[in-house]
Amino acid sequence: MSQIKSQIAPIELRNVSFQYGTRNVLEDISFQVKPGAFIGLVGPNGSGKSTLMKIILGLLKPGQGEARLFGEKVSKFHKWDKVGFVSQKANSFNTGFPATVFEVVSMGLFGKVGLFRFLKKTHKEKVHQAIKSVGMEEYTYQNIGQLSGGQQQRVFIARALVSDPELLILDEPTVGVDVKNVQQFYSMLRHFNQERKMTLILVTHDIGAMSDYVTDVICLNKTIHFHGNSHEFASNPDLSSFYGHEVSMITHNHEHEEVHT
Ligand SMILES: Nc1ncnc2c1ncn2[C@@H]1O[C@H](COP(=O)(O)OP(=O)(O)OP(=O)(O)O)[C@@H](O)[C@H]1O
Repeated sequence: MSQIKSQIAPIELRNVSFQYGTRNVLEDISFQVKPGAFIGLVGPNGSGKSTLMKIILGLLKPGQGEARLFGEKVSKFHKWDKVGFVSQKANSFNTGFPATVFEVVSMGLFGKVGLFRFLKKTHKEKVHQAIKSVGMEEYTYQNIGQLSGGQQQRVFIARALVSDPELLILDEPTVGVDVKNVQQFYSMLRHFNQERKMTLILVTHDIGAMSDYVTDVICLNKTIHFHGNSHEFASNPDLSSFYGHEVSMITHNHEHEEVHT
């Protein structure tokens, strides 16, 4: 069931700070993600986006504060089938990787490729449905390593969708996907959000291309600089010009310089 069941925030952060060694990477981050929201979380390179996602997923423990998923502290949370995750490094299969699209997506149910042989009919149907929902049915029995980066990324979305999560977290999922496919990709995510009532959080360092698709924007650069709806974001010229381009930080002689690419 992918209907919104309650008004409990799928994600809540309370005064979260994080350090790698003595270096502060996140400072006093607090926000709630409402059920049914489609959040674009944006920030330049090194602004702490991936670190924040790792805290939300319980892979890193915050130095201060706490993260909650569906009202539970992440450290106590166990209903992981409610949460799908696609990372920026997902499309790293080489051409020799010996698994079909069907097998990779079935990993979303059992975590292991080999188990696909024992899938029940209902499980197989779920796998086919997930593959269809990302428009990859004609590649079902193709080897994943032979697909393009964009196609592989769709397969990883299908793997994250197969357990019918209520919350889908995507960390820069369009790295390596060409511009035309990026637009299709965002439309597909909007469809999941609007039709399946799934809550989405999409991490990117370029909000420009996706600001039409999201309901809310969070701007992160160690602290939260903005959290509001996408219209407020777009109508704030300072924010949208800083966060609306791909911004990378290049260090020259200990000075930081912004580079818009
Ligand atoms: N394992 C680590 N050990 C030490 N420092 C780290 C580690 N991982 C990340 N950092 C540093 O923490 C800061 C935040 O990194 P993070 O990966 O969270 O940023 P990001 O916003 O996701 O960046 P990008 O857009 O480049 O992926 C960066 O300065 C990075 O160099």
